[in-house]
Amino acid sequence: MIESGQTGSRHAGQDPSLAGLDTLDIAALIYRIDAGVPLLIASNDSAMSQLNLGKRFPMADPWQWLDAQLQPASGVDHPALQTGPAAEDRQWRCYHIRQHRQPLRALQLKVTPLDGGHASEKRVLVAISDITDVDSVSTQLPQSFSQLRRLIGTLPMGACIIDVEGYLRLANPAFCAFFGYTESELLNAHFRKILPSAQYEEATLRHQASFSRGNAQRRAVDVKLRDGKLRTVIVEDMICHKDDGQPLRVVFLVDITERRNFERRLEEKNRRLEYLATRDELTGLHNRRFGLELLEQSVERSQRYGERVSVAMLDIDHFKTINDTYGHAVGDTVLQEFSQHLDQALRTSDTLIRWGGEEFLLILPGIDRFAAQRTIDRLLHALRQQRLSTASLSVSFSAGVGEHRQESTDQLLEAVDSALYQAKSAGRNCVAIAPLYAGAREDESRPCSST
Ligand SMILES: Nc1nc2c(ncn2[C@@H]2O[C@H](COP(=O)(O)OP(=O)(O)OP(=O)(O)O)[C@@H](O)[C@H]2O)c(=O)[nH]1
Repeated sequence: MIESGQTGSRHAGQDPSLAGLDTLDIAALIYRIDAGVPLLIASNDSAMSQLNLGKRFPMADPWQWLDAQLQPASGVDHPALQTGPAAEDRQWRCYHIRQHRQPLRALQLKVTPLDGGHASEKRVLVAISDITDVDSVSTQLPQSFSQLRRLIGTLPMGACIIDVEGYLRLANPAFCAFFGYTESELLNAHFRKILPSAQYEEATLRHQASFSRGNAQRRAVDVKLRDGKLRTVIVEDMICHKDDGQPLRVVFLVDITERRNFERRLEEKNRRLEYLATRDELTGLHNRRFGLELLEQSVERSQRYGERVSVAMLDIDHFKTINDTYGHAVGDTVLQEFSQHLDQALRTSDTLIRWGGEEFLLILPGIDRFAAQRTIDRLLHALRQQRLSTASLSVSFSAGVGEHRQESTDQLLEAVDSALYQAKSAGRNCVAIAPLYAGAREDESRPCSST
């Protein structure tokens, strides 16, 4: 099937999503979707050698895509655009490519959206399985049934023949070896023998439909080996006729389990990377890196639309004593429960960010610094009613709050930090307001409000 080129290197931006695909012999491409137009931005070695790709990315496809029925698949029908939340959008699909001076090739594709990129930059990974061999076998099957039996017997890929009632009338050596049965154990057995029970009904309906439809069908199916293990195969089937006119179904299999598992791991890894890129692992709140982006967006909105935005830095009081007295694990639980209580008490438009250690940044859009101070006082008061962790601890925090005017985020954070320092110096368990950036009259720093 797929011929791998030289392995090891990756191309075009060294995209980590391609790592490992060469060793699994999976050809893969990455497209970036720019305003609905797919642009090829990376490829692994296998895809480069199979598809005769140059090394200059980004590039438009140097070939023509055709769908399973050999109709042009360009524009909105381009395979890289066929992604969606529905399960069938993540299935392997059949396409063909026409390349300059090359024979038509049949490919099985699976398109997986890649997360973690910039929001405006949608990227998809297209895993490719070359099924030209299967295609050429199934389209050039001999007319005579005895010739067909002989041909199937010599094929290196798993193949079998099933009658209308669903009984196996032939299983070639590759098919028997794959499922772990001897030929005699499979001959005259019903095809249910090689399926997990959950698939019986659907497989029976498909089996019946394949005789009435008569066209070749290709899809990914879970099958069950003799030892009970499940594998995923791509099934291609077609109807032929015995010399007496009796219809039979010829089925070819390609095992894609490793590829599918790899893709699942890749999807999981992408989800995890996306989570880690924006979230703090301990508390589940937004992390500092992402929080800074959110702060910059809020500040930008405030500048552009004149929206008020207040910002507060909260720091748990005497947290070191909690760690020292009850241990780090209790300290961690306090941080988690503290985050939950505060997050639940805030409006959905407010954002709580774990800034680091026992420090939290709070973005409060739409309110001035005095309203922000009242909000934080309310949080402090509510927190006092809580007992945190198994040690049933009462915890307070100090906070510095500021309101954005024309200053940069760094200047705003600096001002809020100084106010926090002031609140700590004033005895903790209180909120101090930072002076406004540009000299308004109310600029004076206010004394600490205490709950
Ligand atoms: N358990 C736990 N402790 C942490 C974590 N991150 C930071 N810390 C601890 O938080 C403590 C912060 O101590 P300090 O900066 O002295 O502050 P504090 O004891 O709260 O004193 P004040 O802020 O002045 O009230 C240090 O002991 C850190 O080790 C964490 O993720 N988990």
